[in-house]
Amino acid sequence: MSSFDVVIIGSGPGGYVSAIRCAQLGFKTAIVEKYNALGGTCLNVGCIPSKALLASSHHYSEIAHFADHGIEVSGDVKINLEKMIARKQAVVDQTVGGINYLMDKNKITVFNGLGSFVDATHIAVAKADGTSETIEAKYTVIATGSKPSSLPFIKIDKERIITSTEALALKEVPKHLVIIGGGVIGIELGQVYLRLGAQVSVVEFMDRIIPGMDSSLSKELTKVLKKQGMKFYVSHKVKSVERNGDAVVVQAENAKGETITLEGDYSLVSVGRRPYTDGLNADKAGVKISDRGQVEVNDHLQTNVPNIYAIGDVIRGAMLAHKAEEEGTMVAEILAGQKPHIDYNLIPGVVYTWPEVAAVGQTEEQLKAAGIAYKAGSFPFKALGRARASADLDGFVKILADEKTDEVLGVHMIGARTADLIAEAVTAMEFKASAEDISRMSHAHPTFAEAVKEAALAATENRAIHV
Ligand SMILES: NC(=O)c1ccc[n+]([C@@H]2O[C@H](COP(=O)([O-])OP(=O)(O)OC[C@H]3O[C@@H](n4cnc5c(N)ncnc54)[C@H](O)[C@@H]3O)[C@@H](O)[C@H]2O)c1
Repeated sequence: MSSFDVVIIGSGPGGYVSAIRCAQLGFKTAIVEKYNALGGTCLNVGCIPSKALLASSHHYSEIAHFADHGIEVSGDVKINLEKMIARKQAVVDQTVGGINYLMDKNKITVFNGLGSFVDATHIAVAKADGTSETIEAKYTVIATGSKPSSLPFIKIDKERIITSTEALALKEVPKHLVIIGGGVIGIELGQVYLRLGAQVSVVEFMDRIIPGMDSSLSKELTKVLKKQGMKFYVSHKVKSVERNGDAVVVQAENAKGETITLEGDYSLVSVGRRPYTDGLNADKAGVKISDRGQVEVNDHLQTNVPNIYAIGDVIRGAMLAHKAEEEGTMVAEILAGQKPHIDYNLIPGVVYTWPEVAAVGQTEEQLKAAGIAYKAGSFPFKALGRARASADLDGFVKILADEKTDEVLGVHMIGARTADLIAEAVTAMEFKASAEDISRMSHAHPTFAEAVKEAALAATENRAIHV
């Protein structure tokens, strides 16, 4: 029987990063992956393919603005969806290939097959050819991720009533895509198909889309997407989703108890994801799973069984690849006797629409609820020379700082390239910067990053320069 210091179950961004860090620290490491391809949801059916389609559809939507730039296109510009999806797959395959290379380079043994606990130190790997192999693990890291969840009355047929996985490989552009859930997935994939020509309707239970983010971001994103033609039904609870031939009929109820009916040809169910532990046999190792299906861990990411740890979507907290990566690294370093730490308040959140939406730290709603006195400074991109030159005028940067100490407590931005700009805010907050600190740092001109400096100036003494 092969025996390892650390066995990681699941090869998503949490699992593979943890494996590499374990190997770097000198552990004999193995990774078990149920699918043939490494990389988990993020690389195969999540972050990477959705960004590939967002990029392709963004290029297509930009053509409408070519004339403004003095670019004349003669003849029809058409979409070849099959080719677009094939390019997306090529991006995925190349990225997954990169993980195979990293496993080899770090001498990590890869087992392809479903991993399930035999007991607290043994894992059986059931392979596709029907054989099974049991391996021994001094420590195990559960990194089995999550799967799309649904509503009890919806039957996902994967043809017309679909999840994000199917939405990444459609054979045609929907005529009318009805999206259930205006969270990150619904809005990102909604924009892809909106740009490609679909009518897109979003039904959201809460009173605004991306409800977990600062409400100013929801408001601005709603405004921009409405301008692009997306339709919103907020404060609507979906009651039924039925397939009728090639049509899908969605019924939802508003706060007054009135029912609306939307008929589309596809419906995307994006109401969240659930932790995935099917087939893991966690009970055989004695690992506790909560009522919500999460593997329970302490502050050191350790389960109730001392030699078994868990990270990423399968435990509490945001279901984000970069959060899982931090946890993967943290577990490896804990096992090596180090004392790593994660500040969960500083895990940024990003929506990869265009304009992009990005945030870190506390929202205004959270600060108000906690009774923390704060000041806010905002700066609109339309006042920036660079944004004007690029014709990317939507959005703003908002900085929230402590009323007394000026420490930055939250940064919320929507606009071009904010997915990358948020890194400056994370760095500043990690070093406990004040708004004035940011406002006194030189930001290259002309860049989108100047909006961060200007928002910091606005938060400091309401002394933004360009508004
Ligand atoms: N860019 C990114 O970082 C990114 C991209 C995709 C997915 N993800 C992650 O994947 C996970 C799943 O994404 P998601 O968009 O499915 O979940 P989500 O939690 O972001 O959004 C789900 C939405 O569905 C709504 N909803 C729930 N029940 C409803 C009902 N009956 N009727 C109408 N609306 C209803 C919720 O209010 C919520 O707004 C999230 O944790 C997300 O963070 C992240």
